[in-house]
Amino acid sequence: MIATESLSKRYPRVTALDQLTVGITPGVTGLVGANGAGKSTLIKILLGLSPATEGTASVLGMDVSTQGGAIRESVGYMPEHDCLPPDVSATEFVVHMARMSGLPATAARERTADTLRHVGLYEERYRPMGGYSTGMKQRVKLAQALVHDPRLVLLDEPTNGLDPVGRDEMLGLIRRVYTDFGISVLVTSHLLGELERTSDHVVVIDGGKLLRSSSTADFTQQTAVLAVEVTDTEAHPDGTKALRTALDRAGLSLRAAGTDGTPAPGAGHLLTVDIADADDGAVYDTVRDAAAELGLGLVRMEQRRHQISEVFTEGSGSDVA
Ligand SMILES: Nc1ncnc2c1ncn2[C@@H]1O[C@H](COP(=O)(O)OP(=O)(O)OP(=O)(O)O)[C@@H](O)[C@H]1O
Repeated sequence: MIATESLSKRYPRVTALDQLTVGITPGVTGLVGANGAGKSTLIKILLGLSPATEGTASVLGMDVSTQGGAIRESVGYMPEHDCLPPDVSATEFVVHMARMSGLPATAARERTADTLRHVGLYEERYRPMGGYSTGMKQRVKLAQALVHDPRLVLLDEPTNGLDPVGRDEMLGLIRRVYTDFGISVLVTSHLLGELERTSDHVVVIDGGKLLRSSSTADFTQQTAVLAVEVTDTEAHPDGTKALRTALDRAGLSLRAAGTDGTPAPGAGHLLTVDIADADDGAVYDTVRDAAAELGLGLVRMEQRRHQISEVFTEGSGSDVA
């Protein structure tokens, strides 16, 4: 779908992309990186909107430096920032975008109705978009990227500004873009945990460089940790410490508090247990049994959603593709 070779983009004071070589296959691919990592820059180059300083890139077999127009005909793009005119309705806007992509008037209206239905906009689609919630605006932005039935869509931070429910809904929609329509997706986010669930493949960039590119299954396995929180009791005034000792003795691999991106408040009460390379079920059972034996209440036991920072701190870039 996409191939880049030693792709660099230098601005006078910053190198946004640095010798990036990566290949992206059909399916849903997550492009993860902290703010400023170069995600939007890469998307603009792939669309042929911004020239690379060095290196080459192709999208659907077309060269980004010479075939930008043809690429934009077969690719949908959802920009990161708010770009919707406030005084037109979603229907008017998406029909307009479909016409811009070359669809005849009737087809544009039909495809608009279908696409807006797919993203879950119903009666509201006739109202001016200025009154829409962030979630509704993101849906319209997704719809306009899909309306001309592209083979590939590039989605720049589609969950930005959404609450947890909105985020889940958007991620579900994105997944279905591929499973229902067979349209491949490249989706960016600064949250690794978010893309792990949605993507078949994850590409991580940092400072414009490729840090890692692997299938989501490999990724989750190597980064999986279980967060555990227990109560204190009279017998064990520091329940966390008691459990830590017990789990150590049971041979589980524990991480030191505070080194894993755990949010500061209450971090001292959180234990993180590595479940990589282990039978997950066995780790859950061991934690449960140890807490029960000590008579501690188990407040929380959940597989942690990973923040991008963990990939950096763990130095797991050794297997960069
Ligand atoms: N037109 C420009 N002129 C100068 N510097 C730029 C320009 N566009 C981007 N940059 C810089 O290039 C780097 C990468 O920016 P980019 O927008 O690609 O990052 P990003 O990963 O998409 O982050 P974000 O999600 O915050 O947009 C940043 O340091 C940014 O300041």
